[in-house]
Amino acid sequence: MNFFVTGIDTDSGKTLASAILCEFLQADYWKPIQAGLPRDTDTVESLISNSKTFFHPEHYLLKMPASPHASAKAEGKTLNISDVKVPITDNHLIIEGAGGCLVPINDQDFVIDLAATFNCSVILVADLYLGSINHTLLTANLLQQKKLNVKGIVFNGQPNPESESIILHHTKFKKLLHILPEKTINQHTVKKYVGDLKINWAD
Ligand SMILES: Nc1ncnc2c1ncn2[C@@H]1O[C@H](COP(=O)(O)OP(=O)(O)OP(=O)(O)O)[C@@H](O)[C@H]1O
Ligand SMILES: C[C@H](N)[C@H](N)CCCCCC(=O)O
Ligand SMILES: [Mg+2]
Repeated sequence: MNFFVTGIDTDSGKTLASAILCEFLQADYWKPIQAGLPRDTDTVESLISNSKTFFHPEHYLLKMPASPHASAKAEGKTLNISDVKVPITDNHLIIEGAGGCLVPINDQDFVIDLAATFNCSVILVADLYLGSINHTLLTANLLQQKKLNVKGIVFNGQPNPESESIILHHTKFKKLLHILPEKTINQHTVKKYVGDLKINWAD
């Protein structure tokens, strides 16, 4: 099964959540469009400890840490969504987006279009800053409008029960995990969350 990890914004915790998902499912990992270094693929590789996960190379690897459409322009390229082919694997595949859902790939397409193209179930990562209720509900509306199947939501950051409960009330998303603010992020941190994810994962 293919899962598309999106977030309510850039830096929401998608890469960390992806590492936890890969470790839990022993899934393969793929970041089709990387804009800026370090590569999220290297980060996930450093955070997991199972030996089954395979790391598929990015289709587009762009240097500038910016919106992919702009990073591409800076390198004199135009990204073409129909050129991006999902890797062939028998394993589960965790696909990580770039930034939030409506981050442009070019003048027509957005990051979230990859989720439908690759027939994915979506996992939404929502960090809990002031303003995140609005960003999360806007993202949820978009996912619903696009008729994407949503596996569930991962909260990240300082717990905020009022934010979480109103988000769950309106979206009806399943809460898969809450990642707390961590002083250090390493393989041990990732393993710690696998148990929590296991409890909530089953349908
Ligand atoms: N719960 C947490 N505790 C401590 N640090 C965190 C936590 N979640 C994320 N971070 C840190 O915040 C930064 C952004 O997180 P991350 O790279 O996972 O975001 P992202 O959504 O993948 O961003 P991008 O859009 O660039 O792919 C990283 O340095 C990460 O280690
Ligand atoms: C550079 C960053 N870490 C991501 N790779 C790309 C984020 C693009 C965000 C664009 C935007 O929403 O304004
Ligand atoms: Mg990332």
